[in-house]
Amino acid sequence: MDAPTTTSSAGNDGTGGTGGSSGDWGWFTPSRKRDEDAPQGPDQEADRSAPSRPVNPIRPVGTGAERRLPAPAPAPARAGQSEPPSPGAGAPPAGNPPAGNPPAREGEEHQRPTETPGAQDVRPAGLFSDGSAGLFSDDRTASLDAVLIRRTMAEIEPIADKVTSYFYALLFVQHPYLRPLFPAAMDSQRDRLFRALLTAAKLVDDLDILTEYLSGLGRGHRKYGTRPEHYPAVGECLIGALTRYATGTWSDETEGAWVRAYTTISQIMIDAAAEDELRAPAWWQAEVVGHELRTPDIAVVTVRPDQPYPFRAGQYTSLETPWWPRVWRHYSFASAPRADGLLSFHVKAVPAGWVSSALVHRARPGDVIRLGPPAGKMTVDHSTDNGLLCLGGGTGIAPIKALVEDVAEHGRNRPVEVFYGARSDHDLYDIDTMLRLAQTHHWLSVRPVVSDGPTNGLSGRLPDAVRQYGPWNSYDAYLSGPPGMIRSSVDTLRGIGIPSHRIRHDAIEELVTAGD
Ligand SMILES: NC(=O)C1=CN([C@@H]2O[C@H](COP(=O)(O)OP(=O)(O)OC[C@H]3O[C@@H](n4cnc5c(N)ncnc54)[C@H](O)[C@@H]3O)[C@@H](O)[C@H]2O)C=CC1
Repeated sequence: MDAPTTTSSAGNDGTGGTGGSSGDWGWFTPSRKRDEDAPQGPDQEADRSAPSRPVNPIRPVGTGAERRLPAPAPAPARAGQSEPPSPGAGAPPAGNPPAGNPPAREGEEHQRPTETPGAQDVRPAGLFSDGSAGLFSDDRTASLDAVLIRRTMAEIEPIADKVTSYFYALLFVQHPYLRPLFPAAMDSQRDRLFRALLTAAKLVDDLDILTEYLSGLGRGHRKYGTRPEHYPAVGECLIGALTRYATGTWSDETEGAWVRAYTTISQIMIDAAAEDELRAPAWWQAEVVGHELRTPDIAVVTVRPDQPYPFRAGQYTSLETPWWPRVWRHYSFASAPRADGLLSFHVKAVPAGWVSSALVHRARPGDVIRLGPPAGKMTVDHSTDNGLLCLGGGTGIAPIKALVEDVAEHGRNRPVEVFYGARSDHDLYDIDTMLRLAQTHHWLSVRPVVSDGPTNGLSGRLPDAVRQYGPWNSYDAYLSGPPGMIRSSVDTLRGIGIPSHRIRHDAIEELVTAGD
């Protein structure tokens, strides 16, 4: 089992930390060498030309207070000039650990949105729902570090696969003890790393949001057994991979920017994990107590955690089954917190989805799974009486149902309008529950919307159906479902006048954020 992280911050282990935020190049010496001392390992071609990098690790330093100073916009350093690392921002390390011995190809579970979207989608929920924050759109006002980091990202984006493969080759050759923390099949892990980099690159100048994002990431990493001393190794290899592949934009200045960024990132994650350790377990064990097959591919799975599991309706968690150790997937809670402490999830088995298939076709009462911490911000704002316009597509109805229960428990009569979309009537696996809720609560209406077949409900796609009703200007919108549905719904809702800050949904990209 993964061990919890220690509470100590890196940098105080006597191996070069300066004890302050200034740091110095003594523990991270830039090197211009490119092709010497290549490591041996899985990527032999890559390894032959691996850059010769000192093994001095990046050491996160400084205090939380120091890091909350505004992100620096350092004057450009001349080539070869040393520059002390200082807070900036950037790229989190890899996260998802290890599968036991999964099938050759890692399929997407699709239990949470996972398509590769535009940069605006790689975000913590709700942060950029106005869609304005294209990755490089704010370069005019960005700090120099941010500009340098984004240039690197732009350069490597088309070759992200190569860069991440190389990064992991370096990591596992130079630090083989880290290999067991990662899945046996690394396909989706590579994507995760790059998505995390993109996210951090975009957030470089927004320290508050970056801190929130990375804190979640740090807390989520506890369940993997990530420890403070692992971060420098990851940072070294990340810089090594960038050095090799971002040749068009790489310079001492760029390297300085990345070192500062990574130093900040790792420290935020380490601190968040340490704080979290004081109040929550790294993971929960939960026994399956209910397993109801609603369609041949969709199951409602109910579990009993081994200790209290605090969360809010609308949030999600990461989940690991005993059949694929260290392969974690996200699922939303399908109910608001219950008095009996039970949690339920709606799981659709997707092709090549190891976890989803195991949960649907294999899990039975008595099986024990693991849960990570709750995450996500698609929660009800109880400080307003605005109505809730809820769009749930497919198993995306799960958190919508939780939101409805949450409103019911708060006892305030707010209108809640649910549009429940599916491909066919048959796929509306939870319609009975939703209609029962609507019968119980006069403030709730539920409309089934079927896109691909005959129906007694509404026909067409969810956003089009919503457009036929309204007006929605006094409503807050909550969206949950496949990525395409979220994107087109956001467009539609903005088009009909719901301001971006009142449209909530989970990150379209699976958030490495949540620690996965
Ligand atoms: N299980 C869970 O806890 C949660 C799952 N999700 C996500 O919900 C999705 C559910 O997948 P399925 O049940 O297979 O849904 P699906 O693919 O059958 O689609 C559900 C609905 O979304 C509509 N839709 C799909 N693409 C659309 C587009 N581009 N524009 C407009 N409408 C579109 C469909 O017409 C249908 O009404 C997955 O992506 C999953 O990641 C999201 C939140 C929670």
